[in-house]
Amino acid sequence: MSAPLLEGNDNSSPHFTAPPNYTFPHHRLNLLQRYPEKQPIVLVACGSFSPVTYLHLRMFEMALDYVRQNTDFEVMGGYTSPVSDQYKKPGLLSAHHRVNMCTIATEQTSQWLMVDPWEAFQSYQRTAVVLDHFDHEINTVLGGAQLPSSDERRHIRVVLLAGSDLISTMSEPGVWSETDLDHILGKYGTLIVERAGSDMDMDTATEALARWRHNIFLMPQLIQNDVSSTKVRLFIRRGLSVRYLLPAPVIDYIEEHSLYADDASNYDKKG
Ligand SMILES: Nc1ncnc2c1ncn2[C@@H]1O[C@H](COP(=O)(O)OP(=O)(O)OP(=O)(O)O)[C@@H](O)[C@H]1O
Ligand SMILES: NC(=O)c1ccc[n+]([C@@H]2O[C@H](COP(=O)(O)O)[C@@H](O)[C@H]2O)c1
Repeated sequence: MSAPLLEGNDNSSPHFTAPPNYTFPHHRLNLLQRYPEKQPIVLVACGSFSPVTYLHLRMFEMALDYVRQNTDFEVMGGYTSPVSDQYKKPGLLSAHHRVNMCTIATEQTSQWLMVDPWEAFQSYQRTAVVLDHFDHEINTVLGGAQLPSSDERRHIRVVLLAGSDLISTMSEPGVWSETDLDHILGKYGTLIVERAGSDMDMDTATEALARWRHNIFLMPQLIQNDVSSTKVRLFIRRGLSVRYLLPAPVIDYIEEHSLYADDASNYDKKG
């Protein structure tokens, strides 16, 4: 589906709003570089995560492999950043549940992924602002990466991790401002996972964004997976099993809170 039209293109503000009692999660962020000859990066996936699926988690593992084999980057950490409730996309469950599900998924199935609730628990924040927030927390507040056997600190580049459907929306008029695109693709860059069944092939999608080509990294899916949150929600509503499409503890959470099951009195409790 097309992303809702959004307004605003002022990404120059150094001031960030924050939810009450917010602290930036960094318990799994590696600030010590292993390969000083490489550029340290942090992967940030923005999206609804309603609910988070194995594909969302796989995107990070695909990115790790791609980065190791094809780039001079070193991945220092990875974050999901669930969008605010104000995004008002169909099927968007409350931020509280989406953040909880992402937290369960990352804490229980991964050693390195984290969830940043910053954008979820406040007014809608454009992706350019979200990436600025990460850049601020990681480089200004935490001081960036440290080189081995040295006090020297180095800037960690924030990189947007996304599916090819998201990059397709970047060439749709009115969805992203030119200023934001220049900020996201010019300053940060993006790793794009091919999305099975996506309307546009990746070459076409990136043609319109050619001036930032050097900062757009296309990753083919070597094992095709087209699980989507929409399909998971549909299955739950129809009382079909979603087991093995998303982590079991997330399914348990969905069942416990009767999520997505508004018209599914026949929802199979075993999943
Ligand atoms: N099957 C998939 N292949 C590649 N990328 C995906 C896939 N599913 C989700 N993504 C990517 O994951 C990120 C988070 O997406 P989001 O949570 O909005 O997921 P979604 O599954 O597309 O949601 P929905 O089905 O509710 O539209 C986006 O960058 C999206 O492109
Ligand atoms: N202008 C923007 O910053 C802009 C536009 C469209 C989508 N997005 C982001 O992309 C992510 C995924 O959106 P969709 O689920 O609508 O594809 C969300 O985090 C959303 O905030 C940002």
